[in-house]
Amino acid sequence: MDQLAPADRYSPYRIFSADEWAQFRNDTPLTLTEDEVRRLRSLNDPVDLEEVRRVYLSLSRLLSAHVEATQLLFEQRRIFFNAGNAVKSPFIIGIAGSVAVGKSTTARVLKELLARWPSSPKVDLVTTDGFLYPNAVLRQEGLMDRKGFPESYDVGAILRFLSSIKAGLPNVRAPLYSHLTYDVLPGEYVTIDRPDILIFEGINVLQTRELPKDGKAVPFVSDFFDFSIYIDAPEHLIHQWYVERFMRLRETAFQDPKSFFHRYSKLSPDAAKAIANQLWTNINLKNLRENILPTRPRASLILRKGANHLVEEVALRKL
Ligand SMILES: Nc1ncnc2c1ncn2[C@@H]1O[C@H](COP(=O)(O)OP(=O)(O)O)[C@@H](O)[C@H]1O
Ligand SMILES: CC(C)(COP(=O)(O)O)[C@@H](O)C(=O)NCCC(=O)O
Repeated sequence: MDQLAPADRYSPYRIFSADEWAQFRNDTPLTLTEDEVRRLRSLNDPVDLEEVRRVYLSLSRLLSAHVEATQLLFEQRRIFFNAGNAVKSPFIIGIAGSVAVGKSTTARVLKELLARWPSSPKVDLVTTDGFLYPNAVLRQEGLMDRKGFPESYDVGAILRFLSSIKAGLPNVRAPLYSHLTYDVLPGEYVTIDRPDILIFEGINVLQTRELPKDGKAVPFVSDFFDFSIYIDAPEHLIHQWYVERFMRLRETAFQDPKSFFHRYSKLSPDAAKAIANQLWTNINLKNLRENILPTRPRASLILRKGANHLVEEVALRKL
């Protein structure tokens, strides 16, 4: 697996070891408890209070500086345009990375930490899985084995959602997904009402696509981001985490007869492991190589994880 960008003066990134990075937290207080971290982390993600202290305090401090600078710029523009009471626009953070790399945990920990900064008391989190086409549509289009690939998302709906958020509109709805039924939840939404920060998390959020030949201007999803984070790890580790999580889900969530994967809870451990390896290799690894990893150099910041899911390196795009 390749390394992050080389730490030479031509690299667009400054690269820090996790210990160097930890120093930048300064005197940021640790406001989460071990219990809260346990509640926020996903299945099979061992993130603990020490990891929050080492990695996420500095990150929340940096992000809060970006939020404050953007708010200041917004105010200066308001004065520049003599705009009276201009509608405030939320600061949007995109979080990208492979299936099973730990995006959800990072997103939830950051949501809690950022909400403790005075400049951003209201932080909301939306995941892109709600924008997947329903299974009925994916089946019809022969895309059930392409779930998570670019063509399995309603990108138009994502762009409409993000442009409404950026316009500062109240009560913007985002659709919801259930991992239990492995499908979008018909008619169920989360309502986002003018947060200070929106975290938008999903495997494909940094994706680009071919420019249209007909001159029609369509933005990329990432055009709406003020900051973006790519969670990275060597391929063989993500594979291992995916299979470990699948084996734990087999003993928990898959036991529920309503679970789409319920049949796998009845298989022998070896047979279940073979299924997990197939899902990884045929869907998620392909998607990682073809569509997710190529977006890594677009991120403002890369968190590179190693063994035990711990962040080992942080790469920050130079200004
Ligand atoms: N089949 C499943 N059943 C229940 N929960 C799942 C299933 N697959 C993934 N999850 C949960 O969904 C969330 C998102 O998982 P994923 O898309 O792999 O991203 P990541 O691991 O990077 O957060 C995680 O909290 C994970 O534990
Ligand atoms: C739902 C997902 C595509 C992730 O979606 P995201 O929230 O990143 O948009 C992924 O968790 C998934 O279900 N992949 C399909 C293959 C599998 O079952 O692992």
